[in-house]
Amino acid sequence: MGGIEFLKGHGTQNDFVLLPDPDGRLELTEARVAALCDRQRGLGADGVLRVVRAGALGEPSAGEWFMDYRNADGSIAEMCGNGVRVFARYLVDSGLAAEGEFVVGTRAGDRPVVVHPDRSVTVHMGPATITGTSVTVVAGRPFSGVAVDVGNPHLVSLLDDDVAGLDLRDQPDFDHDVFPNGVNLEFINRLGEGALRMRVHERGVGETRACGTGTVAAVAAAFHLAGTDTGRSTVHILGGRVEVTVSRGASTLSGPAEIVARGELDEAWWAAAGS
Ligand SMILES: N[C@@H](CCC[C@H](N)C(=O)O)C(=O)O
Repeated sequence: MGGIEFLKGHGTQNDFVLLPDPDGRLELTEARVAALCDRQRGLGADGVLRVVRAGALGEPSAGEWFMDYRNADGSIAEMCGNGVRVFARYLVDSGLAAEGEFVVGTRAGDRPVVVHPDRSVTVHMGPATITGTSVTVVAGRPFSGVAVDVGNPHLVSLLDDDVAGLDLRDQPDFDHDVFPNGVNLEFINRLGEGALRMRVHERGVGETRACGTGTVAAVAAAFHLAGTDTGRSTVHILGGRVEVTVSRGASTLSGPAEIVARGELDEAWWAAAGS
């Protein structure tokens, strides 16, 4: 019997295991996702992207394909901006979609994507909605932030001192009444006109080298703090840089997306990982 097909890909070093599963037959438990993403006993990744036909998991979409996204700890999240780019890259590379524009279904709703000839991908990310303010505490130090909904929850803190100095190894604290389902935490510096530097601690993962929804939230928050709601910005993250636009009711994310490997999971490993 053959093993279970997987691919490995990344978008600005936010890395994913892709599981092509058109009919949604795989039993993708929390334990299996966590084992796959484990960098010692599994393949290692920030998350899993299961590639299923729209409707196979009962999720509505006008597109042909649905991204079933899971965080490294096995939890389900509504949306992953870097994941959608890598997902789209896979569909095109595998001949399941044509280069150009098509729609990917996600739990946050349909996301139109454009796969460009230079291999970069633009995602129409929908609205980035400012929902209030809150506080996060990193290593005993409180930071006030702007809460932003990009389909998933974010809290963005603008710092005067360099974000490079933050120690994000431990889970920062946050207000669980404001974010009962957890939150992604972004820390940003302004780098002059039209550019930000960002570090991120992702819900269900820990610090990652990039977070697409986080960069959109960061740009929306930075513009909000500057008294506007429209503009474009380059966001520098540990894994590279992306381009973001925000306007009232809409946003886009553009950046690279790569598939780096294809292989088969061992059936016995998969069976053991489920228990
Ligand atoms: N890395 C992602 C976001 C993944 C989901 C997030 N950890 C959450 O739980 O909301 C991105 O590129 O947007």
